[in-house]
Amino acid sequence: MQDKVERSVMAERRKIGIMGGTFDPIHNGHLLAADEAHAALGLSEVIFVPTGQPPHKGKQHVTSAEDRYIMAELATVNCPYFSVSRVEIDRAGKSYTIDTLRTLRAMPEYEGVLFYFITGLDAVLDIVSWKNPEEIMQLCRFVAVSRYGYTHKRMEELPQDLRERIIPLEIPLLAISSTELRERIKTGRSIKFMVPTAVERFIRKKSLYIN
Ligand SMILES: Nc1ncnc2c1ncn2[C@@H]1O[C@H](COP(=O)(O)OP(=O)(O)OP(=O)(O)O)[C@@H](O)[C@H]1O
Ligand SMILES: O=C(O)c1ccc[n+]([C@@H]2O[C@H](COP(=O)([O-])O)[C@@H](O)[C@H]2O)c1
Repeated sequence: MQDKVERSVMAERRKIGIMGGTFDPIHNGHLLAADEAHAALGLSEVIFVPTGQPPHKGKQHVTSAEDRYIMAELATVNCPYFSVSRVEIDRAGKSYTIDTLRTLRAMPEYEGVLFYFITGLDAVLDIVSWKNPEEIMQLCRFVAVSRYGYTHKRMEELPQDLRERIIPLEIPLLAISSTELRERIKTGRSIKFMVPTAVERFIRKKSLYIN
Protein backbone atom coordinates (compact mmCIF):
# COMPACT_ATOMS: atom_id res chain seq x y z
CA MET A 1 0.00 0.00 0.00
CA GLN A 2 2.75 2.41 1.10
CA ASP A 3 4.63 1.45 -2.07
CA LYS A 4 1.59 2.08 -4.23
CA VAL A 5 1.05 5.54 -2.74
CA GLU A 6 4.75 6.38 -3.16
CA ARG A 7 4.67 5.25 -6.80
CA SER A 8 1.61 7.33 -7.62
CA VAL A 9 3.12 10.42 -5.96
CA MET A 10 6.35 9.93 -7.97
CA ALA A 11 4.37 9.47 -11.18
CA GLU A 12 2.83 12.91 -10.71
CA ARG A 13 6.11 14.72 -10.04
CA ARG A 14 7.93 16.43 -12.88
CA LYS A 15 11.13 14.56 -13.66
CA ILE A 16 14.19 16.49 -14.82
CA GLY A 17 17.58 15.13 -15.81
CA ILE A 18 20.87 16.76 -14.84
CA MET A 19 23.82 15.95 -17.07
CA GLY A 20 26.91 17.13 -15.24
CA GLY A 21 30.33 17.14 -16.82
CA THR A 22 33.55 18.94 -17.50
CA PHE A 23 32.59 18.90 -21.20
CA ASP A 24 36.13 19.69 -22.38
CA PRO A 25 34.80 19.46 -25.06
CA ILE A 26 31.17 18.31 -25.07
CA HIS A 27 30.68 15.45 -27.57
CA ASN A 28 28.05 13.18 -29.11
CA GLY A 29 28.52 10.62 -26.29
CA HIS A 30 27.22 13.19 -23.77
CA LEU A 31 24.30 14.16 -26.02
CA LEU A 32 23.33 10.55 -26.69
CA ALA A 33 23.45 9.68 -22.97
CA ALA A 34 21.17 12.62 -22.12
CA ASP A 35 18.77 11.84 -24.94
CA GLU A 36 18.50 8.16 -24.05
CA ALA A 37 17.84 9.01 -20.38
CA HIS A 38 15.24 11.58 -21.46
CA ALA A 39 13.32 8.96 -23.44
CA ALA A 40 13.77 5.97 -21.14
CA LEU A 41 12.86 7.75 -17.89
CA GLY A 42 10.18 10.09 -19.24
CA LEU A 43 12.14 13.22 -18.28
CA SER A 44 10.53 16.53 -19.24
CA GLU A 45 13.94 18.08 -19.86
CA VAL A 46 17.66 17.62 -19.34
CA ILE A 47 19.80 20.40 -17.91
CA PHE A 48 23.48 20.25 -18.86
CA VAL A 49 25.66 21.54 -16.03
CA PRO A 50 29.26 22.26 -17.05
CA THR A 51 31.56 22.18 -14.02
CA GLY A 52 33.28 25.34 -12.88
CA GLN A 53 36.20 23.60 -11.18
CA PRO A 54 35.92 19.83 -11.75
CA PRO A 55 36.35 18.21 -8.31
CA HIS A 56 38.37 15.23 -9.51
CA LYS A 57 40.50 16.51 -12.38
CA GLY A 58 43.32 17.57 -10.04
CA LYS A 59 46.08 19.54 -11.68
CA GLN A 60 44.98 18.61 -15.21
CA HIS A 61 44.64 21.66 -17.46
CA VAL A 62 41.01 22.41 -18.20
CA THR A 63 39.72 24.83 -20.87
CA SER A 64 38.11 28.02 -19.51
CA ALA A 65 34.67 27.55 -18.02
CA GLU A 66 33.23 30.14 -20.42
CA ASP A 67 34.48 28.30 -23.52
CA ARG A 68 33.16 24.98 -22.19
CA TYR A 69 29.84 26.66 -21.41
CA ILE A 70 29.58 28.12 -24.93
CA MET A 71 30.32 24.71 -26.47
CA ALA A 72 27.58 23.16 -24.32
CA GLU A 73 25.15 25.86 -25.52
CA LEU A 74 26.12 25.32 -29.16
CA ALA A 75 25.68 21.55 -28.81
CA THR A 76 22.24 21.71 -27.22
CA VAL A 77 20.59 24.79 -28.72
CA ASN A 78 18.63 22.86 -31.36
CA CYS A 79 17.07 20.42 -28.92
CA PRO A 80 13.93 21.84 -27.24
CA TYR A 81 14.25 19.71 -24.10
CA PHE A 82 17.96 20.41 -23.50
CA SER A 83 19.26 23.49 -21.70
CA VAL A 84 22.53 24.58 -20.08
CA SER A 85 22.90 25.92 -16.55
CA ARG A 86 25.60 28.27 -15.26
CA VAL A 87 25.01 27.19 -11.68
CA GLU A 88 28.47 25.61 -11.25
CA ILE A 89 30.35 28.02 -13.49
CA ASP A 90 29.11 30.99 -11.47
CA ARG A 91 29.91 29.36 -8.12
CA ALA A 92 33.39 29.78 -6.67
CA GLY A 93 35.41 26.76 -5.59
CA LYS A 94 35.16 23.13 -6.60
CA SER A 95 31.94 22.08 -8.30
CA TYR A 96 30.56 19.53 -5.90
CA THR A 97 27.38 17.82 -7.05
CA ILE A 98 25.85 18.01 -3.56
CA ASP A 99 25.99 21.83 -3.68
CA THR A 100 24.45 21.89 -7.16
CA LEU A 101 21.58 19.65 -6.11
CA ARG A 102 20.88 21.80 -3.05
CA THR A 103 20.88 24.96 -5.20
CA LEU A 104 18.62 23.55 -7.92
CA ARG A 105 16.18 22.06 -5.42
CA ALA A 106 15.85 25.43 -3.68
CA MET A 107 14.90 27.25 -6.91
CA PRO A 108 11.15 28.07 -7.07
CA GLU A 109 10.85 26.86 -10.69
CA TYR A 110 11.99 23.38 -9.63
CA GLU A 111 9.70 23.03 -6.63
CA GLY A 112 8.50 19.43 -6.32
CA VAL A 113 10.74 18.23 -9.16
CA LEU A 114 12.35 14.80 -9.01
CA PHE A 115 15.93 15.13 -10.27
CA TYR A 116 17.81 12.38 -12.10
CA PHE A 117 21.57 12.88 -12.17
CA ILE A 118 22.89 11.23 -15.36
CA THR A 119 26.42 9.87 -15.44
CA GLY A 120 28.44 7.34 -17.34
CA LEU A 121 29.16 4.05 -15.63
CA ASP A 122 32.83 5.04 -15.18
CA ALA A 123 31.85 8.06 -13.09
CA VAL A 124 29.29 6.15 -11.01
CA LEU A 125 31.85 3.52 -10.02
CA ASP A 126 33.77 6.33 -8.37
CA ILE A 127 30.81 7.68 -6.39
CA VAL A 128 32.13 6.68 -2.96
CA SER A 129 34.92 9.24 -3.40
CA TRP A 130 32.45 12.06 -4.08
CA LYS A 131 31.49 14.59 -1.41
CA ASN A 132 28.49 13.37 0.66
CA PRO A 133 27.43 10.48 -1.63
CA GLU A 134 24.67 9.33 0.77
CA GLU A 135 23.08 12.77 0.85
CA ILE A 136 23.39 13.06 -2.95
CA MET A 137 21.38 9.86 -3.25
CA GLN A 138 18.67 11.31 -0.99
CA LEU A 139 18.36 14.42 -3.15
CA CYS A 140 18.16 12.76 -6.54
CA ARG A 141 18.04 9.46 -8.37
CA PHE A 142 21.28 8.47 -10.05
CA VAL A 143 21.32 7.08 -13.59
CA ALA A 144 24.31 5.05 -14.75
CA VAL A 145 24.46 4.86 -18.54
CA SER A 146 26.62 2.32 -20.40
CA ARG A 147 30.11 3.39 -21.23
CA TYR A 148 32.58 1.58 -23.49
CA GLY A 149 34.92 -0.60 -21.43
CA TYR A 150 32.53 -0.96 -18.45
CA THR A 151 29.64 -3.33 -17.66
CA HIS A 152 26.75 -2.70 -15.30
CA LYS A 153 27.80 -5.83 -13.42
CA ARG A 154 30.56 -3.69 -11.94
CA MET A 155 27.93 -1.81 -9.93
CA GLU A 156 28.16 -4.78 -7.55
CA GLU A 157 31.42 -3.18 -6.36
CA LEU A 158 29.40 -0.34 -4.80
CA PRO A 159 28.00 -0.37 -1.26
CA GLN A 160 24.48 -1.77 -1.35
CA ASP A 161 22.76 1.34 0.07
CA LEU A 162 24.20 3.47 -2.73
CA ARG A 163 23.74 0.83 -5.44
CA GLU A 164 20.03 0.52 -4.66
CA ARG A 165 19.49 4.18 -5.54
CA ILE A 166 21.19 3.90 -8.94
CA ILE A 167 19.24 3.15 -12.09
CA PRO A 168 21.32 1.22 -14.65
CA LEU A 169 20.48 2.27 -18.20
CA GLU A 170 21.72 0.44 -21.29
CA ILE A 171 22.38 2.84 -24.15
CA PRO A 172 24.16 2.38 -27.51
CA LEU A 173 27.91 2.55 -26.91
CA LEU A 174 29.70 5.50 -28.44
CA ALA A 175 33.39 5.05 -27.75
CA ILE A 176 34.07 8.78 -27.66
CA SER A 177 35.77 10.67 -24.84
CA SER A 178 36.89 14.27 -24.46
CA THR A 179 40.43 12.96 -23.89
CA GLU A 180 40.36 11.18 -27.26
CA LEU A 181 38.98 14.31 -28.96
CA ARG A 182 41.71 16.55 -27.50
CA GLU A 183 44.32 14.03 -28.66
CA ARG A 184 42.82 13.85 -32.15
CA ILE A 185 42.87 17.64 -32.52
CA LYS A 186 46.46 17.83 -31.31
CA THR A 187 47.54 15.21 -33.84
CA GLY A 188 45.54 16.66 -36.73
CA ARG A 189 42.93 13.91 -36.98
CA SER A 190 39.25 14.41 -37.76
CA ILE A 191 36.58 14.90 -35.05
CA LYS A 192 33.89 15.61 -37.63
CA PHE A 193 31.24 13.04 -36.65
CA MET A 194 32.07 13.00 -32.95
CA VAL A 195 30.91 16.49 -31.99
CA PRO A 196 28.15 18.75 -33.37
CA THR A 197 29.32 20.86 -36.32
CA ALA A 198 28.90 24.12 -34.37
CA VAL A 199 31.16 22.78 -31.60
CA GLU A 200 33.83 21.77 -34.09
CA ARG A 201 33.68 25.24 -35.70
CA PHE A 202 34.08 26.90 -32.29
CA ILE A 203 37.06 24.67 -31.42
CA ARG A 204 38.77 25.56 -34.72
CA LYS A 205 37.96 29.28 -34.45
CA LYS A 206 39.39 29.49 -30.92
CA SER A 207 42.29 27.14 -31.76
CA LEU A 208 41.43 24.99 -28.75
CA TYR A 209 43.35 21.81 -27.96
CA ILE A 210 46.10 22.31 -30.52
CA ASN A 211 48.87 22.10 -27.94
N1 LIG B 1 30.77 8.30 -24.70
C1 LIG B 1 30.08 8.42 -23.56
N2 LIG B 1 28.99 7.62 -23.33
C2 LIG B 1 28.30 7.73 -22.17
N3 LIG B 1 28.59 8.59 -21.16
C3 LIG B 1 29.64 9.39 -21.33
C4 LIG B 1 30.44 9.34 -22.53
N4 LIG B 1 31.43 10.27 -22.42
C5 LIG B 1 31.28 10.84 -21.21
N5 LIG B 1 30.22 10.32 -20.55
C6 LIG B 1 29.74 10.70 -19.21
O1 LIG B 1 29.44 12.09 -19.24
C7 LIG B 1 29.77 12.70 -17.98
C8 LIG B 1 30.71 13.89 -18.20
O2 LIG B 1 31.90 13.37 -18.75
P1 LIG B 1 33.18 14.24 -19.07
O3 LIG B 1 32.79 15.64 -19.38
O4 LIG B 1 34.21 14.02 -18.03
O5 LIG B 1 33.60 13.57 -20.47
P2 LIG B 1 34.73 12.50 -20.76
O6 LIG B 1 34.61 12.18 -22.21
O7 LIG B 1 34.64 11.36 -19.78
O8 LIG B 1 36.03 13.39 -20.48
P3 LIG B 1 37.56 13.01 -20.24
O9 LIG B 1 37.97 12.06 -21.33
O10 LIG B 1 38.25 14.34 -20.31
O11 LIG B 1 37.61 12.39 -18.85
C9 LIG B 1 30.39 11.58 -17.12
O12 LIG B 1 29.37 11.07 -16.29
C10 LIG B 1 30.82 10.55 -18.15
O13 LIG B 1 30.82 9.25 -17.60
O1 LIG C 1 30.68 16.08 -6.00
C1 LIG C 1 31.70 15.42 -6.16
O2 LIG C 1 32.44 15.08 -5.21
C2 LIG C 1 32.07 14.98 -7.57
C3 LIG C 1 33.24 14.28 -7.84
C4 LIG C 1 33.53 13.92 -9.16
C5 LIG C 1 32.65 14.26 -10.18
N1 LIG C 1 31.51 14.95 -9.88
C6 LIG C 1 30.58 15.36 -10.97
O3 LIG C 1 30.41 14.32 -11.90
C7 LIG C 1 30.21 14.87 -13.19
C8 LIG C 1 31.21 14.22 -14.15
O4 LIG C 1 32.51 14.59 -13.74
P1 LIG C 1 33.76 14.52 -14.74
O5 LIG C 1 34.93 14.86 -13.91
O6 LIG C 1 33.75 13.10 -15.27
O7 LIG C 1 33.50 15.50 -15.83
C9 LIG C 1 30.39 16.37 -13.03
O8 LIG C 1 29.12 16.95 -12.92
C10 LIG C 1 31.16 16.53 -11.74
O9 LIG C 1 30.91 17.73 -11.05
C11 LIG C 1 31.21 15.30 -8.63
